[in-house]
Amino acid sequence: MKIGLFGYGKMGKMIEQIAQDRGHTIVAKIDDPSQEADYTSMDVAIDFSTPEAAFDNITNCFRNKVPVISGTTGWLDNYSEAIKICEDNKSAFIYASNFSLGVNIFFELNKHLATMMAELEQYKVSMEEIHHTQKLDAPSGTAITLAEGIIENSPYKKWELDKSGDKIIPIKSIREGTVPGTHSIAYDSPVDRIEIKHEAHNREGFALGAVIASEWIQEKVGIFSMKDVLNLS
Ligand SMILES: NC(=O)C1=CN([C@@H]2O[C@H](COP(=O)(O)OP(=O)(O)OC[C@H]3O[C@@H](n4cnc5c(N)ncnc54)[C@H](O)[C@@H]3O)[C@@H](O)[C@H]2O)C=CC1
Ligand SMILES: O=C(O)C1=N[C@H](C(=O)O)C[C@H](O)C1
Repeated sequence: MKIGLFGYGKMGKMIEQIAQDRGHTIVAKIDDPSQEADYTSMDVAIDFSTPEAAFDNITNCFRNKVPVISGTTGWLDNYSEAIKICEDNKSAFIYASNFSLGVNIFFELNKHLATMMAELEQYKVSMEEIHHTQKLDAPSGTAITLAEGIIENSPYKKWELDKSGDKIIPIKSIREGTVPGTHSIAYDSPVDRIEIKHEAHNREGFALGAVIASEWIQEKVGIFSMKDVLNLS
C-alpha cells in the first residue's frame, strides 16, 4: 500500500515505522502547508497534523479521491462539512479520536458503565485526562468521545472543562511531561468511588490502529469508524 502522511511529527514518524514494518511504502510526508502533495501516488492518506491544518488536508484528499484516515483532534467543528465533501466525491473516511485497540474497548466499557449508573443518582461522574505538554487541544479528543458515550447512555446532557453542575460531566485536563495519554472516569458517591482508567504506555497502539484502518479502508467508499474496523459490537 502506498501511504501519504499528512503531519510528520511524533505520530507521523511512528506511523512511518509501523507501516514500513508491515510492508507498506511512504510516498509523501507533508509537514507544512507549502508542500505540494502528489495525490496520484497515494492509495491512502493518513492525517495526524494540527487542528488548523486537518480540514484542508482531509478535504483536498477527498477531492482527489484519496481515502483518508484521520487522528487529528481539535478540528471537529468542521466535521459535518468534511463528511459532505467526502460523500460528494465518493471518497472514504475514518476519523477516530483514538486509534488504539485498548481505547476502543475502553469506549465500549465506558458506555456500558454509563448505562449501569444512569439511574443511580447518588453517584456523580467526573473525567480526567493527562497528556504531554506539547498537546495543542483540551480536552483531548478521546475525552470528548468518552463524554459523548456517557451522554448517549445517561441523563447527563453535556461536558464542560473544569466546571461541574447539574447534568454536566466535568473534565479536568492535565498537561505534564511526556505522558502519551491517560484517561479516567470516576463515579463518586458519599460512600465509595468506581473508577475506570486507560493508560497508554507509548504511541505504538495509536499508530498501529491507524495503519490497520488504512489497510481496511482500501476499495471502500463511505464514512466508517474504528468500530467497523475492529468489528466491535
Ligand atoms: N487519534 C489518535 O489515536 C491520536 C491522535 N493524535 C492527534 O494527532 C495530532 C498530531 O499529534 P502529534 O504527532 O503528537 O503532533 P506533532 O505536533 O508532533 O505533529 C504534528 C505535525 O503536523 C505538522 N503540520 C503543521 N501544519 C501542517 C499542514 N498544513 N499539513 C501537514 N502537517 C502539518 C507539524 O509541523 C507537526 O510536525 C494531534 O491532533 C493529536 O491530538 C495523537 C495521537 C493519537
Ligand atoms: O495529542 C495526543 O498526544 C493524543 N491525542 C489524542 C486525543 O486528543 O485524545 C489521542 C491520544 O490520547 C494522544
